Amino acid sequence: MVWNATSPGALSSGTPIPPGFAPDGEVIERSRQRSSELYRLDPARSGSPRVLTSTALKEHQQPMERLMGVARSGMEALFSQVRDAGYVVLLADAHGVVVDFISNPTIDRELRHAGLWLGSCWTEDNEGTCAVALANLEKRAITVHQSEHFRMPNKKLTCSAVPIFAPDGTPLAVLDASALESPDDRRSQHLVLQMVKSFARMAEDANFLNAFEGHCVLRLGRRRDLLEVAPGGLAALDETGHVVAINQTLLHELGHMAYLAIGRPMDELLDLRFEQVLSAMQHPGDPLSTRLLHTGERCYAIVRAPRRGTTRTFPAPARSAGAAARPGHDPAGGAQALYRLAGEDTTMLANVQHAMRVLDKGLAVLLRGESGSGKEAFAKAMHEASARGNQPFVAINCAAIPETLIESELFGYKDGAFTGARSKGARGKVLQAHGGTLFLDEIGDMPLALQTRLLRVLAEGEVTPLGAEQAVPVDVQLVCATHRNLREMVDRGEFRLDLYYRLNSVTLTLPPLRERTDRVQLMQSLLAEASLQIHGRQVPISAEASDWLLRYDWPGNIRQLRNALRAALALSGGTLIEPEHLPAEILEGVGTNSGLLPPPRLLSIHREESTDGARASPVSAVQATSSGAQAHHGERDRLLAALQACHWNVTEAAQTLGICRATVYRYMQKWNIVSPNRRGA
Ligand SMILES: Nc1ncnc2c1ncn2[C@@H]1O[C@H](COP(=O)(O)OP(=O)(O)OP(=O)(O)O)[C@@H](O)[C@H]1O
Repeated sequence: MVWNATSPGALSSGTPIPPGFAPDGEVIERSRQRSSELYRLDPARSGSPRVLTSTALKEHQQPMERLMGVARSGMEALFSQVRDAGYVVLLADAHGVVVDFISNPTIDRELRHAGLWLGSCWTEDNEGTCAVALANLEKRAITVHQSEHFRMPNKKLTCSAVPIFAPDGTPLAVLDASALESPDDRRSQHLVLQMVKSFARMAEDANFLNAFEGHCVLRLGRRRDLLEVAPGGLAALDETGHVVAINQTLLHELGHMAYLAIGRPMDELLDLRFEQVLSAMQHPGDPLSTRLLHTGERCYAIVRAPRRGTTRTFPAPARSAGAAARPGHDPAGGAQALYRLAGEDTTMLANVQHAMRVLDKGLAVLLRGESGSGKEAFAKAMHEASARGNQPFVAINCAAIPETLIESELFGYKDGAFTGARSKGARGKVLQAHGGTLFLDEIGDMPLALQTRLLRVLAEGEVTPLGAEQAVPVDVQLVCATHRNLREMVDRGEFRLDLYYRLNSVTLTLPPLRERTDRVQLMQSLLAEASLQIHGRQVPISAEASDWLLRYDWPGNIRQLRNALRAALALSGGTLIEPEHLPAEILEGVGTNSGLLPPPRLLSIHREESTDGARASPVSAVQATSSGAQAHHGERDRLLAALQACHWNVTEAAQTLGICRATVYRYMQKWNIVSPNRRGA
């Protein structure tokens, strides 16, 4: 439970930083790489960040007016706490433009020069690594301290930035406290970041209350005495007692249950009847004592009545917005499946939110993502979460069927339509999916002529099987998937533009495994699942083996990971998974071509040590940290193979493996590998 922290600093424990986020260092490193490789920025470029003209700035400020209004007093309070330490307080919009700003006027010139100024643009493609850009991009609180900045002129700054979200989870702005000078140790910024988090949450909650002033809002918290003063969970209810929105604190408290709560009656979330809420609205008194139903935990609620005179435009509960669920089907199970696929990954969570919003709206959905990233699993879960969930889910892979057969597979044929056709004809996948979902995998492989037919099915809601004269009405939810760039295919004339537009209106991009922010947890849960299936119990994995897994690129994504874990579990005999149980492609694919090099975590040790060749080698580093002495047959074999391939020329073998000659000799000795040229000498 994260609400009702007991001190202002501790309020941040309720901030929306889900577990599984990469550490700051990793996020900053990735940003630095993008800055140089993607944006090709010159770190030595001089000059201040770009500052917008006042007209351009106004265009950024206008949409932010409401938030700026509610955030201003919080910014002032934050500034009063940090000004003596030399900080300024900035509010930037989601594009990184500073739209509000409080500073000490005595250092105006230096601040302006450093870009800590109204209208300056803190974006990664402009400034490289910096806190406002990273808070916007990664949707998380972050400090970027001194030399962690990409551009030289920014390297004296320390900046702590926290995103502020709209009630629907869209990033709205970033609150930032920055200073021109600070102690070198980045830990000195910890407290500042906590304060920025607290004030960002306050601004977010003020914005939430403002946005839902026409609604009844429940303020929830565990500590009855702090309920009025400490930020906590907020839930806005409509006039029928359905949950319309929840704030970020409650969202993270509830995890995936949060999305199931939205659009549902409040008594599915809390052990509280709506009549009690209505009565508390009439006769405010003590907080209502209740329980959070998904955890059973006790909490308290105070009720804020809708403001009089507000126009109440209560949105209809999300679940009832689309078609009604069919009897015997519970879409909540599908929604849970979607959230299980999302895990803790921020992009996937956003995808699920989008998917939930477009469910049952009759829109085609396009899923993009690399092979094995979970497109079909996502499509299936979307289907189950929709009102069509107990109707057929029909999947067809356009790349796996010969071009000549796609048409009949998809649209069916009448008896005797062509030579070789079954005498009774076939309904085809489109008709099989009637009432349910049709999942077209690898849509980019669909021949142009069939794209036209598909478009007609979508536009007219009917299909004409091959050889038939009569069109048959059909009602399908279409979900397509591709790993190709359809836009480029359109430009090359390989994909119809009109179909592209039809499919492109709702596009969700599934992240590759290597970019998932929750890959550690995902690996753990897949390992736990496969361990149970294969060995009937949990099988541990050594730190070294997990290192390899984490640093590998996973071109085959979750499918490849699943297979790799299953293979490793089988080879390990069910005791402990060590690096040598991992498939060779992983050991060979991490960071270097040399299978002899240690996991990247140990790489720095290797580099330092192997230059003088005097201390333990990478291989010994692996061995020293590995739990089993028998662990390195694979390493020995690779050394042997390299020596044989290089005709026992040690210098060449060392170059091939990327290690120094001394190390090769030491390991030849250790593993009793003798050159044939020396045998008998
Ligand atoms: N988030 C997830 N958690 C656990 N398993 C997953 C997850 N996503 C996908 N999988 C599993 O990974 C495998 C590959 O998923 P899926 O077939 O959906 O990928 P895909 O993107 O459709 O692949 P392709 O493009 O090659 O058809 C399946 O076994 C699926 O169950």
